[in-house]
Amino acid sequence: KEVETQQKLANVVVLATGGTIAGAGASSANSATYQAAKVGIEQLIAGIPELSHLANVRGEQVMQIASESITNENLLQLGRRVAELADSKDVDGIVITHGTDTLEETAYFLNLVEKTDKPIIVVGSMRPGTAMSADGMLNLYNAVAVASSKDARGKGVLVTMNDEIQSGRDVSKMINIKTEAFKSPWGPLGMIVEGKSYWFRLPAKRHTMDSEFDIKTIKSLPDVEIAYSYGNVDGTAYKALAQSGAKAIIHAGTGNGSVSSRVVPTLQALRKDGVQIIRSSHVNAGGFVLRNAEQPDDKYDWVVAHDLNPQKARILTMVALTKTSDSKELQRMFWEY
Ligand SMILES: NC(=O)CC[C@H](N)C(=O)O
Repeated sequence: KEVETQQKLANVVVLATGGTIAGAGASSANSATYQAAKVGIEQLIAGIPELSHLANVRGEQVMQIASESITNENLLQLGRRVAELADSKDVDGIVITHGTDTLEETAYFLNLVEKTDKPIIVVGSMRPGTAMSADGMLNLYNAVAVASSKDARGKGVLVTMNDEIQSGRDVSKMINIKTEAFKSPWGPLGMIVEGKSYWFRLPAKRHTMDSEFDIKTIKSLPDVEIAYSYGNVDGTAYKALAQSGAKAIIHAGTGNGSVSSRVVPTLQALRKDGVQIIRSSHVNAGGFVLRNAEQPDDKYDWVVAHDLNPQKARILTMVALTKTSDSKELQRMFWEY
């Protein structure tokens, strides 16, 4: 009988990359002061015996780092491993444990480049496992629950934090000192209660199976950088980034991706030199940049990032530039993904 149930359970692989979900502090009162990326994946899985009721779970330590240190090479390495596992008949779902600082970037990257309808869930925690009311255990339990459910197929890369199922495209870390840290301006897709998923909406943008990008054909990612805007800003950072080889610069703009009159001539000149200019917004709860509002994008041949925040705009631009250097194509991709 036990063998029978074993066979009926989905096979889920947990790829561990580090972060607070693998963190450890000196005392249980340390919810914010601790070291990330300390605990191995075997120990994390062993700490949640209830996982074995959800799925046949095995772990792989892909890296052990804090996510602010993730490089493009790390992204490609992780993406390639996810693709290999997704191709395997023995794998039904994939979970990635990740630091929360750049979790939204990795989730969006995988959402663009993984050609599979198998569930891919990226998960982290806001408190280390050693802290009182640590959130990692339930977040990981929920991630495995979603990864092993048939309902989660074809919905793109998902993020399970704070009982919610979020779209990896939309979600962003909005606050760094609460367990209710991850939000999307457009709301969660669903909820998980006691290991069961309840769905309310679906992602509308192209992803995974429906994406024109494929990790298997991406050899490297181009240099795309971000420059932050504010009152009294000038063109120094933009020029320096271009000089150091940036193929595109994400303008992390104010409001509707607005550009200071002191910076406009710099961006016009950089575009003439071949650097792509992407106007995004660093507005806190979710920017939304409209084409030819605030700036004449058609005239300057600039691209707008739609609702993608600067760090997500950087991910799409890198992936897009592996296919095209045409600004019209770039703009199409920003509307579609
Ligand atoms: N809550 C976290 O995971 C943050 C820890 C660390 N800065 C990281 O992103 O990996």
